[in-house]
Amino acid sequence: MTQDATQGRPDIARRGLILILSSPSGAGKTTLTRAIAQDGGWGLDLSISVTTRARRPSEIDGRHYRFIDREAFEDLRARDDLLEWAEVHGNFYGTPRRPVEKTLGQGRDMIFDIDYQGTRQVRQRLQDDVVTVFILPPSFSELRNRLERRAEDAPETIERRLANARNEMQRWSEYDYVIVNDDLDESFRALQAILTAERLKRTRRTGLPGFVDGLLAEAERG
Ligand SMILES: Nc1nc2c(ncn2[C@@H]2O[C@H](COP(=O)(O)OP(=O)(O)O)[C@@H](O)[C@H]2O)c(=O)[nH]1
Ligand SMILES: Nc1ncnc2c1ncn2[C@@H]1O[C@H](COP(=O)(O)OP(=O)(O)O)[C@@H](O)[C@H]1O
Repeated sequence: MTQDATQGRPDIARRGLILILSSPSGAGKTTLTRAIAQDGGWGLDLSISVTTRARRPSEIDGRHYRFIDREAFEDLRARDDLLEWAEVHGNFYGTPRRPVEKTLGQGRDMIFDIDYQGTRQVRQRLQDDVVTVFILPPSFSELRNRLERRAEDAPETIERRLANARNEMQRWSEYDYVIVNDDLDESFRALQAILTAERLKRTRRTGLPGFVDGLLAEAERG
């Protein structure tokens, strides 16, 4: 059970949750995911995916992804070591199962940056413990600008991602929340608000009945 840190009240336990961010390439999900995971005050563990994609110049193996070859990916899949997996933009991506089980077992929360196919699989398995957020760009031209400004991918890779964006953007309605990522600070505040509200949900707060019993007992004593 997680201690409830959202209200400054340390004594009401609740179930851990998984916060999933998805978006078309370039809309800003990695930026937002890392911003909230790196802010230790939010107590979110970041899931590090495995991928067969080539490492980008700015990426560090084991920190952004674990970069593996196709054979190693197939091995993980065969051993059922992946909570979910999908093929995206011609590469394979998956979420290692064990870190997720460990984090949730400790009653902590976790954040995933995965696509809509993976989101469906996680939701099917973990249901009400999953909160999903879709990130949209303010315009398609800005999406292209961001991918070009990021300057980490070859022109043909950018074109492929923009072509796939049309399909991905249509998945918005499968998500609990949608953030149009225009101003980054505003989007970050929206994400924080979502997490705060979700942590306060009555149904997650398994310590509430006991807490209210205590209040009633105190009231009884006068
Ligand atoms: N299903 C699934 N999708 C993932 C996973 N890790 C990353 N992705 C998605 O794969 C897509 C491509 O990610 P990436 O290669 O980092 O490119 P980017 O979206 O341009 O930053 C994005 O939609 C990610 O959310 C994973 O473990 N599982
Ligand atoms: N609100 C924003 N305004 C301007 N640039 C942004 C914003 N959010 C993200 N970016 C930039 O856009 C690029 C793509 O963001 P990134 O987080 O890598 O997207 P994704 O993970 O969805 O592919 C990065 O260079 C990032 O710094």
